[in-house]
Amino acid sequence: MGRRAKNKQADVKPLPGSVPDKSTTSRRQQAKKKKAPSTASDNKKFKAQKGSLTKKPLPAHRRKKVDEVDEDDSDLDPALLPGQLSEDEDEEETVKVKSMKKGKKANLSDSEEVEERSGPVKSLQFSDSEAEDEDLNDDGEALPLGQHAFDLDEAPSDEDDEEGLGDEFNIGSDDEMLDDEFDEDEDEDDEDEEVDSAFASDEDEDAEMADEAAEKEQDGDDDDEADGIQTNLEDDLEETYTLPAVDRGGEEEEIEHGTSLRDVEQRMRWLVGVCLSKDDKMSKGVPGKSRSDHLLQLQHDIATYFGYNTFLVGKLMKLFPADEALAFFESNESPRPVTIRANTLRTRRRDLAQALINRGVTLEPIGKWSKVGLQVFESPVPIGATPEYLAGHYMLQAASSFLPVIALAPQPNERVLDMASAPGGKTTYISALLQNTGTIFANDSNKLRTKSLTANIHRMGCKNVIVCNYDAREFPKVIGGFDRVLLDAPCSGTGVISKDASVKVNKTERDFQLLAHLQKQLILCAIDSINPNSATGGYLVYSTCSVTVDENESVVDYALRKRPNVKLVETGLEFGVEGFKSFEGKNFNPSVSLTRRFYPHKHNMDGFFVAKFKVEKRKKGIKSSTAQEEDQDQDKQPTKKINDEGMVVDEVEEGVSTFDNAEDDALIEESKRKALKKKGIKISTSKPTKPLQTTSSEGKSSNGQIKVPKSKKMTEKRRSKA
Ligand SMILES: C[S@@+](CC[C@H](N)C(=O)[O-])C[C@H]1O[C@@H](n2cnc3c(N)ncnc32)[C@H](O)[C@@H]1O
Repeated sequence: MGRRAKNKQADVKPLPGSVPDKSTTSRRQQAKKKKAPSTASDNKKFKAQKGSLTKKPLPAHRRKKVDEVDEDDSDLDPALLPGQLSEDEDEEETVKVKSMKKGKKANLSDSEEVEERSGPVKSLQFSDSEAEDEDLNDDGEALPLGQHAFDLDEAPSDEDDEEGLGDEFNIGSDDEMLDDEFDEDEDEDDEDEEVDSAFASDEDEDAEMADEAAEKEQDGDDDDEADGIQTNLEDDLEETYTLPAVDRGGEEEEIEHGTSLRDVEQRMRWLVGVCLSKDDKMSKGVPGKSRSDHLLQLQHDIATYFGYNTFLVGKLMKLFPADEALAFFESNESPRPVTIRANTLRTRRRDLAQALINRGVTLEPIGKWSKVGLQVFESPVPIGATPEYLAGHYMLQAASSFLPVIALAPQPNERVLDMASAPGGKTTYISALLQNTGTIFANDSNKLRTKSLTANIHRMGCKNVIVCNYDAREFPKVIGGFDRVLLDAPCSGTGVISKDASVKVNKTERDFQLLAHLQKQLILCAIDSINPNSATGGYLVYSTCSVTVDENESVVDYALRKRPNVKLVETGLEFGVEGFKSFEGKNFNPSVSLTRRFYPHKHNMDGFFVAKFKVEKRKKGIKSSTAQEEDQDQDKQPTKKINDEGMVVDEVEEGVSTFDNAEDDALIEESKRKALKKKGIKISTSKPTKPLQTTSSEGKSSNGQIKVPKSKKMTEKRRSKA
């Protein structure tokens, strides 16, 4: 076996249930035999898969049905035969879908998919090695992540110079340390020769290089490119791993483009193996360095390789073992499947499917867990602009976004509050489940976003929705007594990085603190908006498209502590992993395990969190320990006050920017005066304005003088001139 195969880290070990079922595989294989589509043409056909594909792919994810990757999926739809919708008993769907084009993209082999990608993938040439990884293990498993050819027991200290490194890692000749690991591989050398010449086995490589040199001599061929290849090979052979981020006290490593990024990728995979090893002595790692040193380097390498800030990587890495963390970050590099929801207020899924198929769209049901979802594989037409779309027959909606509504399970004639609802994917789904009965209050604090919400409500034919535009923390003062409330909370979006890569770099610790604070305020308002006496409901669903514990379990646990009249109940969702019962030394209410987490690398859908509460009557006169706790809680809700416009607002927190009402008044007056002046109306300004008289401590300088903001000084000058 070639050196590349020996030395590389095996691909991340497939998670339980992540291996596509045999039927799918065999169909793919059959199809592959029939047709090997060209990359270029497939690229065109695969327009439905939006987003950039610039990094190392997880090819299997892209064609897997959403939710397919996780756990025991035995109860889910078997993948459909081409051209057939699954039998959906409830809807009696029996239509055979004439999916003429189906399978063209779906039948792409993994390596073909890899070829589609550009950027680092190509330059780093991982595609071959990826495919090869899968062949390595006869049991059909990827090699253990810890497996690597470099024995760092004898690795030199960081101070060692390059020569030293070269000596220590001269694995090209008598390399005892490699023997154990690779003896059995020798027979396979032939097979792997063509895999990646840069990583060919020692002997092969030497022989190849010798041949090459001889050829060159003969031909007098000293072309630059060949020289380059030879040099790179040597670099690779002499390469060892150090932990630069650790040695620099956690500072960022400056990475040059090209080979450095490849090095980072190699080290990253090696570090995953080291970090996973149970050996406390870290014998596979860099001598003298601890597990946390290796983890720190891994954090930096992931940040560098995938383009995150190290803070966020650190935060997200804590959620997973090292191999799963890498799988999570990798899955954020490829788009999730395109999914749509049939609007049962206007059509049936099978009719919609047929209509779209007639337009050349390739699709299939999303999975057994949804009766209204379709996964779109290819579409020759923009899926957001078909006549069916414009007629409101479907919503372009991420699979994960179905989940909170399924958990909410609204019943006909109920009153439902959707606290943060724009642009209305979930509102319109609730409306459909209510069959246009009952009433939904669809609220969003962002006025602009309520426009798209309203548009969607109209397009989808929802007649039971009232759109409102409040800060949801004003509920239940605005209106309460709901049978069910959905709080799809504003969040950091760490579950949807594949859609919004800006999250990789624009989130700080402060953002997470502020978001969690808002979410905690919102969840209490949501609970208080529910009618505990509801005959049919009394439920709250809390969801986010984030995977951080701060925004999920911590918020849920907080709500349980603050409101002893609520308890968590089963979400009713068929898949997803349990929420964390404890995290970083903090123990949550054990019932938090009833919440569900969804991950891109496990469920092939956006990262998501869903919790369902049952709200019961408050017991009178009990000052429970929970309430006492509340008094001491750092997360204390800010007290509310009514502002000048009669709106309920928070009392300002210390340290958070404050407003001086008197100053405000002056500015408002000034702008009113300007507005009137524009209309040709002059008003007297002889009356001194309030701010200049302010006694606010903020308005005073250290020597007690009143500080007048520049703009006000100008205003005063103008006034005195007048
Ligand atoms: C995750 S999005 C909601 C998506 C929506 N549920 C859907 O399925 O289409 C969060 C929404 O919360 C809104 N929002 C943020 N802060 C809010 C607040 N204090 N009160 C109400 N809505 C808020 C944002 O404008 C945003 O539209």
